[in-house]
Amino acid sequence: MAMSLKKVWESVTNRRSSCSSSHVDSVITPQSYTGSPPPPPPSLGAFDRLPICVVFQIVKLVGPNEAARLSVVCKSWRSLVSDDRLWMYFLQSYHHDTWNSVFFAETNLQKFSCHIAKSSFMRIYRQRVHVPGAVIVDGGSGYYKFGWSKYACPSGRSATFSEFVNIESPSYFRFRNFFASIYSRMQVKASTQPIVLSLPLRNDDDTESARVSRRQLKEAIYTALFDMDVPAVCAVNQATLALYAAQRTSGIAVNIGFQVTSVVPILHGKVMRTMGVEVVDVGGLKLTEFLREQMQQSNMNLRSLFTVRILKEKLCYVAADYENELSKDTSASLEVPGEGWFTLSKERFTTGEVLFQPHIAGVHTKGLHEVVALCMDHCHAVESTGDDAWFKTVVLSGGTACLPGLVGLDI
Ligand SMILES: Nc1ncnc2c1ncn2[C@@H]1O[C@H](COP(=O)(O)OP(=O)(O)OP(=O)(O)O)[C@@H](O)[C@H]1O
Repeated sequence: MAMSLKKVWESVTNRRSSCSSSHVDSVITPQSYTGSPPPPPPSLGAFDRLPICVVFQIVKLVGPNEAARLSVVCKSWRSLVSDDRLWMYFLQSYHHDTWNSVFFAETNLQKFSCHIAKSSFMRIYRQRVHVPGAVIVDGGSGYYKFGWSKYACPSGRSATFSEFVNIESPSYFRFRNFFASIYSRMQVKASTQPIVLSLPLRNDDDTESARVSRRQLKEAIYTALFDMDVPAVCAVNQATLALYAAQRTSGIAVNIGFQVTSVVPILHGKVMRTMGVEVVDVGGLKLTEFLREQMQQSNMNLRSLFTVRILKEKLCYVAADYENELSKDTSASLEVPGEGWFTLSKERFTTGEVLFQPHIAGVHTKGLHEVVALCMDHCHAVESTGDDAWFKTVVLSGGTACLPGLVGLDI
């Protein structure tokens, strides 16, 4: 530590006279920081000879471990290294990919919750180093999924969220049971783990009663979780969280859910219901049912819809050029344990095509590409920001978005 400070000291002493404040701001600033450097602390001993912005830069260079040690040197150093902007920088730079979602959770919590005193970012950093991230719960209408923020996949999934929780009339006790069962399955104490919760809300309903029930749902969740001593809670609309996960705060979130697909414009983290949220009655379930129908027509012997779902998830894809794909040999086989071998050919891509041509499965609604275009038109027409770039970001989410060929398709 002493050696690194000495080296930095030597390198900056020569340059101190040329330090302009605008230059320093651009060097010390974490991505989101636009303010001025902190006010000078009473005395830093020999370091008083350096401009405060240079000292700040040194601390940034020596890293979070050394900065934490500096905080126990004396009150002046403690005051300097406790600056939130320094720890925001460390959070963003040292835990770049893995911890981003947790960082979002903490900042949202401070906005939403009046139950918890504002934590300093130095404390948040310390907690993040010692705990294995936040618990993430996706309360899907088909299945609820749970896992850790530091892993790319959920660790488990179970029966529908709505079996536990009636979204229309949220019950405190049902929520407590729901969360208690998740914490017990994850084998952690509720009081040690922050939680990020994705809420499956109907975004297309903007009536006063819908707004009230959304608010009641959030309040019931916060009350149940804080009564369980959960240290931090962030309950976010599913569509908004999908956008955050793609490291965006504005764009169009397309969630291909279990029963429906929603196309949701979001500006600066806020769902723009007035611009028009589109919902179409095609989701993962419809694709599974359509695949079953096709297999039955081909006289394939099936015992359960679950088998069809496995075949869909393992063998199906979205064709870049549907008509052209029809002329190819696309057959492929898969063994489903306990059920035997199955071979699919054109069903492999006609199933996914239902997203774009719902009528082939008997659903009379617009295709996904048309609905996204319509949503963009609405955003363009409103022009509330004078900026028409934000809605050109389209983020796909939901299990069905994993169908090979869907991402990167030029729709
Ligand atoms: N790898 C995959 N490939 C294709 N489809 C998949 C894959 N994984 C999951 N799915 C499908 O995704 C559907 C479930 O989607 P998802 O888990 O996003 O819904 P949900 O979150 O329960 O519902 P909602 O978003 O409507 O609340 C199921 O039909 C499932 O078969």
